[in-house]
Amino acid sequence: MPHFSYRDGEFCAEAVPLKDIASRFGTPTYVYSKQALTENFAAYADACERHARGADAALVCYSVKSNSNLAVLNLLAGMGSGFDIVSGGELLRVIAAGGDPRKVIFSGVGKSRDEMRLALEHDILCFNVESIPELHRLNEVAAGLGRKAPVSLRVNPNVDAKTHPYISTGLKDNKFGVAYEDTLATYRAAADLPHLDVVGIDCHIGSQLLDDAPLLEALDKVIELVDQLEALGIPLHHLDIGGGLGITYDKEAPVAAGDYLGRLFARINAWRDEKYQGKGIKVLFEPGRSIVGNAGLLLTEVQYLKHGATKNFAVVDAAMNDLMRPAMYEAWHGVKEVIQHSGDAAAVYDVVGPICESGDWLARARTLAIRDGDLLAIMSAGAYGMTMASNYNTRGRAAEVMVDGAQVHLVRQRENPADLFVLESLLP
Ligand SMILES: Cc1ncc(COP(=O)(O)O)c(C=O)c1O
Ligand SMILES: N[C@@H](CCCC[NH3+])C(=O)O
Repeated sequence: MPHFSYRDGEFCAEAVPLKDIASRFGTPTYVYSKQALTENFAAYADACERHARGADAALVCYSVKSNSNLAVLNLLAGMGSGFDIVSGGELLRVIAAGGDPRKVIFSGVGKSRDEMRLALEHDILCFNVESIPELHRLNEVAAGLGRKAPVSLRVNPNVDAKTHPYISTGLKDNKFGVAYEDTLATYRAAADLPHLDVVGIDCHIGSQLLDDAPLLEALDKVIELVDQLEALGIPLHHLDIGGGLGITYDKEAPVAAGDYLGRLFARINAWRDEKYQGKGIKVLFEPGRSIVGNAGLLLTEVQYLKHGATKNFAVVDAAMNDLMRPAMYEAWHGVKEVIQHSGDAAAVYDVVGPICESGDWLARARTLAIRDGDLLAIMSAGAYGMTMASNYNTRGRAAEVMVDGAQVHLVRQRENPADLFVLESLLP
């Protein structure tokens, strides 16, 4: 059964008509499919089980930033997922959702001392360190706690991910990671620090990759470094290849997770056979979008139709504060009519929100047969949708629901505008 599909002219999430969700929970509302999430995670987990050597030889660390709702995290934790976090706040979410901190890896260029302390106290799996000053800070914080911090260096393999420049992270000019040519010296510096335990190597070259060739090229470069480090007496226990697999927003045909992992493990296993007498290395993944992106949509109601001389606008109640991607990256999201009115004349619309910015649009030039008050589904909004939402224009953030077969669960209440200024105060 497709996760989102028309049944008798009504667009549904699993077995639930979206119009029922709108009347029960209002709009705008993010709607997630439990089945889609489960299947997308299983594609990674099953491929790891098929190809990785040994029970502990692979770990999928879901990238929390892509969708951090507690119900999503809890579902994935229940399937054995680890987590890739980029803040102390994300660690607290993982713990609140029942995730295991010992399966958490901490990425990001700007970890604060407090965040490092929190993560050390929870005994996380590894810090993905991105610079020499960060190594020194982590060593100092770990010393203060009388512990050793497990460390990977995020290397920048200088591989072109061939994706949108704002979401490409593996090129020399990006702020991320340690430059490839500085890697060995940085590992030596790490190995000399008494409160660090060098355990792995990490890279992440970008997001929404359709082809796995750049990922496999990055893997080859990482493998070379692992060999050089071994020769220097710095053996590594794990290799983290990051996230990045893309999804279909429009007509893109991304490589399937199972196929990519098959090719990746084939290379890793051949390399370990040739150079290490078959001794394995643990492999970590940090997927986000490919697990949640197409497991969610944003449900919105048409407020007004404005027909103009050159353009028509469908003004809806969702806006750029709910879904930033179009404004930020000119990203394309599909738009579906929730009820199909057969026989109505269609027109071409820009779908826009109520925010006072010309950049506040969700879709452009879409042919839709709609009336005031109709519902629209903005597709592929499960990843980097709610997590990037803001309160601009003092708009409360959307509700979130998770559909499971014929059941709908509210997994985040709609924000009440009065809650948005509760932390503020007047001058005395
Ligand atoms: C370090 C890191 N890991 C994992 C991810 C998740 O990427 P994606 O959603 O493309 O799988 C990101 C975001 O691009 C990231 O910055
Ligand atoms: N927020 C981006 C992805 C950024 C990935 C973070 N490293 C998007 O919506 O496509």
